[in-house]
Amino acid sequence: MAPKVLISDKLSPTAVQIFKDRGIDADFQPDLGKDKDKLAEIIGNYDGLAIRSATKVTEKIIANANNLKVIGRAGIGVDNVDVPAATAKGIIVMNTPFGNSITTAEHAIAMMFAVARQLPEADASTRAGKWEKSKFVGTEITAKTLGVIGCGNIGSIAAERAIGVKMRVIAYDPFLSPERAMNLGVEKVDLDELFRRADFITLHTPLTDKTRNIIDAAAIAKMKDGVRIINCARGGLIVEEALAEALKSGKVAGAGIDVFSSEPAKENVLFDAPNVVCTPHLGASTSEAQENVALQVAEQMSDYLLHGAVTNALNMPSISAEEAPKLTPFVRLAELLGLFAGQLTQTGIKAIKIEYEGTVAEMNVRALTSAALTGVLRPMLQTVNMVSAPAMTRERGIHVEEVRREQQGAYEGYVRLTITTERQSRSVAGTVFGDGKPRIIQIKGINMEAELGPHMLYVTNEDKPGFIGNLGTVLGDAGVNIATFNLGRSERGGDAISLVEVDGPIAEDVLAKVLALPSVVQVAPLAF
Ligand SMILES: NC(=O)C1=CN([C@@H]2O[C@H](COP(=O)(O)OP(=O)(O)OC[C@H]3O[C@@H](n4cnc5c(N)ncnc54)[C@H](O)[C@@H]3O)[C@@H](O)[C@H]2O)C=CC1
Ligand SMILES: O=C(O)C(=O)COP(=O)(O)O
Repeated sequence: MAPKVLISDKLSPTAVQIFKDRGIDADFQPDLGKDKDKLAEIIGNYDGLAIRSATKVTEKIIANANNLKVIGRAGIGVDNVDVPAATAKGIIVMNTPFGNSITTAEHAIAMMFAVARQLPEADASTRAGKWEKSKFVGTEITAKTLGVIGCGNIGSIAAERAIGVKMRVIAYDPFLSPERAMNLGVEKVDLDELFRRADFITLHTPLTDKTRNIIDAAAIAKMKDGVRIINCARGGLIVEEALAEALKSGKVAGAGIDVFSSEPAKENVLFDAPNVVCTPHLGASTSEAQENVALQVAEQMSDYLLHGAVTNALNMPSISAEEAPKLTPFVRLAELLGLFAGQLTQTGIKAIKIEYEGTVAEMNVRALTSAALTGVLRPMLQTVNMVSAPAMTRERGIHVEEVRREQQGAYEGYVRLTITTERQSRSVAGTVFGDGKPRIIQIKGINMEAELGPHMLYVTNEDKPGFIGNLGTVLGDAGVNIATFNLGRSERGGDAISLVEVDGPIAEDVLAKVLALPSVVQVAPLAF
């Protein structure tokens, strides 16, 4: 059946067309995002949800999203999505990190000019027949200092544009490298220095616990008298009451505000403050940007729903459309190894080590590790998937180690997964042959070559004569048909392992009889 996607915000119709062209059912309900009860009611019918900022994807929505695989944000900020809840439910959250950045940076620059020359107010006054030429004396931008807080994609473009209109640009961003600052032509400073020196301040950080309220009364007190502040990032970055006070006192000479602490902002303390230019979250609203983000999000979501390719996900490693087909058998292998070890060790896991050797080490091992962890956790958590597995492993305090190595042994490439508990370590290794089928090549250091069928019986025993006959007899008497029989041992008379594929699940009493056989140490049914 074709995957179903709900578009619950005002995306360009381009998105609908792309979904249709790719064979995906697209349900375009541009105002639905505002109706959270309705959204909660119907979200269970969809595999994908495409949104902008109006749809709030809360924990409750996610709890009802039982078929949802991907949330696509046609834009950048995902603060309207409960990403941890989505991750825990195995839903990918992706955005389009560049599609609207130029447009948003242009809005910040437009705001700066609008504030510097009080354009909206001058416009209204002129239309009212007042001709207040002396009231609207502005400030020149040339040679003024612009302080950019958050110099990422949008902040950098805003900085370049500001340099283009002959401003001096200083930037505060803990993750801005000195080389990048130099290439951009901006001076990297700390936050207090930015506050002290900037004539204009423009905000371009995401809203996080660290950036929330970054402009409060104390920050404003450190600023130059007559500073002008532009916010085209997120409302929660500014304490609006503090800014309103500072505008009234004249400490802050003007502000350009596109985003508000609560949206849609039908009322706000800043609406009554002087010298404020407000826009209704228009930063990304140009036809060019909306075409870009709609096209990108629809392509990305389709690639994921149809082919498992992952681009621009915030909670999952990327898998390109090119590598997806090549990676798929190894994703399956990694998950099978995890399932194998996970079924034998359900509690007390302290550490998981995953070794990638040879050709596999060159692949996208982050994706393979996510698959392996999924397998390990699946016997305990039925709904875990590659998106949720790393977070769930971390939550359980399990240490994960990835090792990559060049080819050393006979296999061109293989994966070995080792689970360590308080009592022991257990490892299992496998590879994918030319036929694309995963094979087990080693268990607990004992070589063997086995395919994994849906039902397997795993037996460890001391290597003594008679065991295979006894096992065959017990299974035969119980009417259990053997499909394949794989054997390995550490040395003559040492530890031995049998991995037997059977045609169906084995009853408890039969397992007990196998365990009671002479020299048998462990018996476990495995399902794949
Ligand atoms: N008004 C609108 O319509 C739009 C608003 N936005 C918002 O603009 C903001 C920036 O977007 P991008 O530039 O694409 O993001 P980005 O991720 O490229 O850049 C953000 C920058 O902020 C920096 N940063 C993070 N924590 C910081 C901190 N504590 N102090 C200083 N810097 C910090 C990061 O290092 C990064 O360089 C986001 O909040 C996004 O949601 C984006 C598009 C449209
Ligand atoms: O991309 C972003 O982060 C934005 O804030 C744009 O929001 P919008 O898609 O215009 O509702």
